[in-house]
Amino acid sequence: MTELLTAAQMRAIEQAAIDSGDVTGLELMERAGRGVVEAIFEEWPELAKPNRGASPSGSPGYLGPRETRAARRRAVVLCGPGNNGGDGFVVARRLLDKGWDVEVFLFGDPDKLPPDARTNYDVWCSMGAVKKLEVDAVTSGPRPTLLIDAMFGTGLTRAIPLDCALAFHAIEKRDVGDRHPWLVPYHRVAIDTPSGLDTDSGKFLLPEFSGDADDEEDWESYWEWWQNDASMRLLLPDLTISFHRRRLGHVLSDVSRKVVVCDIGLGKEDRHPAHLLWPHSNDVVRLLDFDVPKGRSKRAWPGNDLDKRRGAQSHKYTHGHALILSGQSGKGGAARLAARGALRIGAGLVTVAPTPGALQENAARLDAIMLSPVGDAPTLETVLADERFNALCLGPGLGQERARELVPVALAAERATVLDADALTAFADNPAGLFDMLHENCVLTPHAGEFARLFPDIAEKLNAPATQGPAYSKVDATREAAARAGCVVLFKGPDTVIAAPDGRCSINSAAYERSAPWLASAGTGDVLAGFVTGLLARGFKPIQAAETAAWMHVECALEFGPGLIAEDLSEMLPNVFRKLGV
Ligand SMILES: NC(=O)C1=CN([C@@H]2O[C@H](COP(=O)(O)OP(=O)(O)OC[C@H]3O[C@@H](n4cnc5c(N)ncnc54)[C@H](O)[C@@H]3O)[C@@H](O)[C@H]2O)[C@@H](O)CC1
Ligand SMILES: Nc1ncnc2c1ncn2[C@@H]1O[C@H](COP(=O)(O)OP(=O)(O)O)[C@@H](O)[C@H]1O
Ligand SMILES: [K+]
Repeated sequence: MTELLTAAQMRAIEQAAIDSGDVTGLELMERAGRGVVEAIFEEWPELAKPNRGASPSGSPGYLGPRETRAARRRAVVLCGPGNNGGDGFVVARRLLDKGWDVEVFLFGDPDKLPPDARTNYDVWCSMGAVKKLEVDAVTSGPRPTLLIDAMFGTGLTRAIPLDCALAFHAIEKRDVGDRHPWLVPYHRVAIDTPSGLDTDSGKFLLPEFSGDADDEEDWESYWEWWQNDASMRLLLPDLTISFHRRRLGHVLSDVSRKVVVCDIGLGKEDRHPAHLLWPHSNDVVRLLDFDVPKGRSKRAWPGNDLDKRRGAQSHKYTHGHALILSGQSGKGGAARLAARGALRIGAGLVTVAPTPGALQENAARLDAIMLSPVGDAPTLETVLADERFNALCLGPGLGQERARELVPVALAAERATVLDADALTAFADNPAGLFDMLHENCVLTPHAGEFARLFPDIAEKLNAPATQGPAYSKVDATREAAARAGCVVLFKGPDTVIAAPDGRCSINSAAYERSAPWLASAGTGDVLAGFVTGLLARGFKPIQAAETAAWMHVECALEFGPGLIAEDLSEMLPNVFRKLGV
């Protein structure tokens, strides 16, 4: 797992390195600029070849006039008023040194640049021109090979100024209208972060609404202008090149096609005094990015624990018995999906508990999974007298009325318990009543809709337009929800956030190289609830069960690929286990 950083943590790490005397800010900026150019050439090796000129006579090794536009490498670097702009000047210089044509635009007053950025500005000025960032200037001339966004990085705390937004918009319009896109390779690169994005939350920072709040038309035109038109807010990059470690915002948004991190020699930050800023390991947000182990070198990859079931003396009851509550006849699919997930992920036994009327239907569909009818709360109490049921799952296909009846009994039994779907929605009118019953061995697995039903005030904060950084993020929201509920909350989505009441938090990202949009398909959440339940049955702690299940869920989706339906997920587990060496 990798630690993700906030902007403040990153600044503290840099400052600590500078204060220690090991490195200067200027040297860090040079390393950053060098790293950006290296990362660009690594991503597009063809750009590393030297620029060739045109030969009207068509001599070998030169280009014919018609090819010139395609092969002459030209970069446009947009520099902002801070150190991100400073990185831009370094990149411009290094590309020029490699024979590129480079055009540099600056937003802001050169006299107000911070010292290191100013130094690199001065060096660049001895080599080339700096133009003022204006709409007409920035879009004049042909589309470049590389457009480098060095406008704002971790220092952005409010929405980008209108002039920048207009320039971004004009570039977007120019690019969309380009008549020869096939002739010219064109890549957009963001340094550190796409400018306009808050690096702590992954949200766009929008300008504050300055109109009349009661005038609906006024509000709507503001909203349409900023919210609906992404090109008014940032230049969507093909590649974002960041430094040292990924930031939260890189994972909580996927506006860039790819994010790479380049090492600028800051070493391990836990050796820096800056680490004192977040002394509790629970302050850190981790990215669930376990490697499929080659040398099994990464600590805490899930296989370490998935391996545990291998004990030669073990039998099915040592792997736990999961009970999946189900609903009425005709509504059993979701619980069966969860049950199969629980069994495949390694629970020793799994029992589905439908209404008595739904017994036959389920019997016709289940083999390895057992059945035990539960008509009402007293029956559930009797069933749970069997202490071997050590993990419960309520929600998928349960029905809200039945959920309101059975959830209190299930929670009173104090087993490890997953609440999903109907078991969450059933308490929309009285979330506090649910929170009073929850215990520390519970895991709630809401999607955004269910989350808003249980935590309406938190969802409102999360969904409000962000005008200032650091903006309230999905990480903040999930942590607050877990603290309020007193148990683990797994907030689903392409960026699934998992938090415990003590602040421990991780993100399971299904973006970039782990992108699996085909997971957005009916029933996949039920399978996830089953995975968590199965791992709880195996004795995983709630946070560990939630993290491992979320990670395995995406691995299964990637293993299958497009075309996946919920039924396929659990069937991929054997392949994923095999790859993990379990
Ligand atoms: N500090 C260091 O040692 C290093 C910093 N690096 C770069 O420096 C960046 C951070 O630099 P900074 O902290 O200077 O911040 P940025 O360059 O991200 O931008 C902040 C600047 O823009 C201004 N600003 C912020 N929001 C604005 C808005 N809405 N409208 C107008 N102006 C606004 C701020 O007053 C400040 O001058 C990183 O993202 C990274 O690219 C790298 O060079 C690595 C080393
Ligand atoms: N675009 C996406 N990329 C990756 N995973 C996604 C995406 N959208 C949804 N998911 C995942 O798919 C699952 C959907 O669960 P849920 O919304 O409860 O659906 P259902 O109730 O139909 O099972 C969750 O695990 C969620 O994290
Ligand atoms: K940037």
